[in-house]
Amino acid sequence: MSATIIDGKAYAAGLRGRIAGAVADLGRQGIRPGLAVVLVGEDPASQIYVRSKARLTVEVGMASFEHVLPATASEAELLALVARLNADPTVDGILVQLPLPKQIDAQKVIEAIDPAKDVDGFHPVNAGRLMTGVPGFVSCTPLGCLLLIQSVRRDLAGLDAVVIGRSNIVGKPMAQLLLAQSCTVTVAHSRTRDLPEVCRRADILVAAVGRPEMVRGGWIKPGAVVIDVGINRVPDPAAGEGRTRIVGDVAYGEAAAVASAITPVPGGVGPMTIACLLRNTLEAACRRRGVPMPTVD
Ligand SMILES: Nc1nc(=O)c2c([nH]1)NC[C@@H]1CN(c3ccc(C(=O)N[C@@H](CCC(=O)O)C(=O)O)cc3)C=[N+]21
Repeated sequence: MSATIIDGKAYAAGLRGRIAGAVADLGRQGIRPGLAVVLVGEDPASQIYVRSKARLTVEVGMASFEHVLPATASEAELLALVARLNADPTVDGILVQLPLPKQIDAQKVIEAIDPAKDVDGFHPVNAGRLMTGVPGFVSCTPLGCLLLIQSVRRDLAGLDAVVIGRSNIVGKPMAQLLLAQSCTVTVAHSRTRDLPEVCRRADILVAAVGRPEMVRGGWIKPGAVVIDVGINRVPDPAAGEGRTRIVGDVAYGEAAAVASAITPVPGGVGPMTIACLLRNTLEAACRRRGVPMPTVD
């Protein structure tokens, strides 16, 4: 079998196009959704993400507000900025780029964001809403993964899903989303016994561990849908001394020979994360103004 490649880049472009249409409609009612992104410090990878978020935010017609604080900023300074953004009526969504410098307690900052503007879905109120089946904001990466899974398998009821990784940002919300789709969900992690055997039961396998090409072809159930959340930079001697390339958590070639569908890295889950951030910002703008959320998924 040779797997269908799930083109996250194309799906994300389509989703952003539908969001842009919805934003244009809101514009005719005098509404312009706004997203504020806060970056603390100068981590080059974070700068790249923040810049591409800002570019795509403007591209769909939303207002983009960028706030950069020095790496030495105090927790109090960041909390003061979050309080200002909470109170700013032109700001519908707030994203504080993680990770944060050591002197800042990230959990405290997350909990300071108004849950109505928490388009990352990281606030405990939104995590709790997801767990209890109440509408709220869902973390962008798992939401993007679910849309990609549903692009190849509409009905997930009764399927065995295995999520590798138990982070609050990806693994745990991913498990909740799959459970809400009536999958039988296993959350595996670094202490799981016989991970390959657990994975071989999965009709849906989501890898979010951050270990380059850890999931091998022999771990995949024939016909499974494989979603690779990992973005790992590894040396690429073939491209020359000191060069790097990006690989996922899944040994792509091996897995593609066994799976029915698989996401590539790059071009899979990554672009969906940003598209879902814009989707959540649109939803935040609609909710805050009492306007119905248009269908964009
Ligand atoms: N509060 C917060 N929210 C986040 O959502 C958040 C964050 N902090 N901190 C950093 C991570 C990382 N992240 C990515 C988004 C898009 C791509 C993406 O579009 N990647 C492309 C390009 C990959 C490349 O070439 O570097 C791809 O996979 O095809 C990747 C990673 C969001 N994050």
